[in-house]
Amino acid sequence: MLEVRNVSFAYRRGRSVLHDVSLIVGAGEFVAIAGRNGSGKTTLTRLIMSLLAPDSGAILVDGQDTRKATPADMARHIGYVFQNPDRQIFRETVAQEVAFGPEQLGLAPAEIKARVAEALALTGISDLANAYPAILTKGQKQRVAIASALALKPRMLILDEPTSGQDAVEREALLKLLTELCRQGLAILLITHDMEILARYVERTVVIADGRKVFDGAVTELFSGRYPVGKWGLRQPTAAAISREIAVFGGKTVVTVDELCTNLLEYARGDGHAKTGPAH
Ligand SMILES: Nc1ncnc2c1ncn2[C@@H]1O[C@H](COP(=O)(O)OP(=O)(O)OP(=O)(O)O)[C@@H](O)[C@H]1O
Repeated sequence: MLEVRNVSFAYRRGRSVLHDVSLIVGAGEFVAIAGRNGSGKTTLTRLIMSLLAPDSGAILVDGQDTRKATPADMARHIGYVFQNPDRQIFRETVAQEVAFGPEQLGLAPAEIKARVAEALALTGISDLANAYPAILTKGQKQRVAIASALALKPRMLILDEPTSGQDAVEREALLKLLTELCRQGLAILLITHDMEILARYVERTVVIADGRKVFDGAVTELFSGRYPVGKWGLRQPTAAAISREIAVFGGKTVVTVDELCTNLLEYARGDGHAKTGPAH
C-alpha cells in the first residue's frame, strides 16, 4: 500500500537529508523505523504524509503519487500520531475530538457517530467519550490521537516515538493495541529508539543512517552481530548480546528475555544441547 521509490530530499540546497531511499510496506505489516537522532526518520514520514515533496524519486500511497495529493487527502489514507499527543488534541471532549476528522470529510451525523463509537471501542476508551482531554494521562491522550486517526478509516498508521514518557504498563498496552490493529489489516510504521519494542513486537525493522536506508529485515538478523548497529546509533537488546556471548543456541540470535530464558532452561535440561549443540 506504500511505496517509497528512490527518494532523495534536502531542506536546503546542497544539504541532503535523505538519499535514494526505497521502501515498500504492505497491508497489515508492522514496520519499525530506527536510527540515531537526526538520521532522517521524521523527514521520511513527513514526505510520506505529503507535508514535504521529494526532490527526486516518488512516493505512492495506494498507487497515488503523494505529489498530486494534499496533506488532507493523505490523512484519509494514513493516520499520523505525534510524539506529543497534546499537539493534536484541541476539542473539549474526547468524542468531539475524534469526530473532528469525519466532520471535515462532510460525513452525515449518523455516520460520524458510528465512526466515533467504533474508533473509541477499538482503542479501548469508550468510557472516556465525555472526558476533558487535558486531564487524561499521556497514554490515554495517545489513544485519543489514535482513535482520531482511525475515525478516518486509514490503511496505515504512522507513530513517531509513541512510547516516550510513558510507564511500562502504558507502553505494553499501546503495543498490544497496535499489534491488534495490525492483525485487523492496518499497516503500522513506528519510529522508535526503543530496542525492546523492536525485539518484542515488530516483524521488520528499517534502519536509516545518515539519510540512507542501511538495513531492512528481521530484528534477529539486525542483532545477529553482522551489522554495525552501534555505528547506526542502536543499542542491541540485552538478550541478543547474552545469547551471542554464550553461543549455546546453534548460532541463533534471540532478542527477547523470554526467548533467552526458554532457551537457557532447555539447554540446562539437556534439550537445547541435543537440538543446537554446545558452545564452541
Ligand atoms: N524544518 C527543517 N529545516 C531544516 N533542517 C531540518 C528541518 N527538520 C529537520 N532538519 C534536519 O534534517 C535532518 C534529519 O532530521 P529528522 O528530524 O528527519 O531526523 P530524525 O531521525 O527524525 O531525528 P530524531 O530521532 O531526533 O527525531 C537533521 O539534520 C535535522 O536537523
